[in-house]
Amino acid sequence: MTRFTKGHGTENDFVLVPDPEGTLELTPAQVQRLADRRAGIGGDGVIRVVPTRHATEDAVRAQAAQAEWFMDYRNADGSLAEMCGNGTRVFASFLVREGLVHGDTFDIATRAGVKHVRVVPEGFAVDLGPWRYGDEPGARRDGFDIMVRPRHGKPVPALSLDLGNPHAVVMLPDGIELDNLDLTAAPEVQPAQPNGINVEFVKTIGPAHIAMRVHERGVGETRSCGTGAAAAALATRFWSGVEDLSPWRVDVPGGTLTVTPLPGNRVELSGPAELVADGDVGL
Ligand SMILES: N[C@@H](CCC[C@H](N)C(=O)O)C(=O)O
Repeated sequence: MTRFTKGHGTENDFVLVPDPEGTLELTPAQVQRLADRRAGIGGDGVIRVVPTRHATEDAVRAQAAQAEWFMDYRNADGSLAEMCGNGTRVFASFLVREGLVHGDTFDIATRAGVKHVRVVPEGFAVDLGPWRYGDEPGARRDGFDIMVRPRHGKPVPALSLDLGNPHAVVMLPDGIELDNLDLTAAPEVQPAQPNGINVEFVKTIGPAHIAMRVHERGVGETRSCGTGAAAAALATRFWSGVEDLSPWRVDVPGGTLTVTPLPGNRVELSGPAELVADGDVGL
């Protein structure tokens, strides 16, 4: 049997599996079983909690001097992802509870580089690090560089951003409401993205305040996506023409996140993290 902890951040939920010796080879089939909501524990993703020095990827092991623990993130379909914003907070909460980190600030290793975490009153704030527009330089002259067609919908222009993982953000036109979108299948994206992409649909609520739904690569619709919330806020800020450092409020079906642009093209995500159950599971 293998120990697990179930947790979530704004209802983006994960199965955490501690692997202090770095001996657990999680296969895609095992990840799918753990993430299965009927036959397994259930989650949008699975996170192996492993000392960074035991990571198999060289680029991750190179982070060991700065970050003792590696968030080895897998999507529910078993695929690897570079980053998970909500996952970093849940991972941080687990490290704190288990006494694996000390103090109010610490670093964690991810496939998208070291992320700096702060304990804050609402949970955790994570510097997601450098982000960039996902297009060729100059291609987003009109604010869009990619087309997205939701199931049963018309194609709409979107802006792609890289938050360590890939995102396409759509501002829904007047007359189309978030509640009316069918996200039971992946939206069609043009040009096609060979590695897949997370797609966020956004409505403006007020100044620096948006609501969003997301279809995640490797999962389907989720109730929140932290890197997606950051991408959505940064895209909306770009379209607004005022690229200052004010914090953005992002409402998702599972709660509310705060996204704060930082100097030097960095961005911070803050919000809650809950650990809800512990147990043993056969893999
Ligand atoms: N839910 C996450 C993102 C998880 C990875 C994503 N599905 C991908 O494949 O890039 C978040 O909170 O950022």
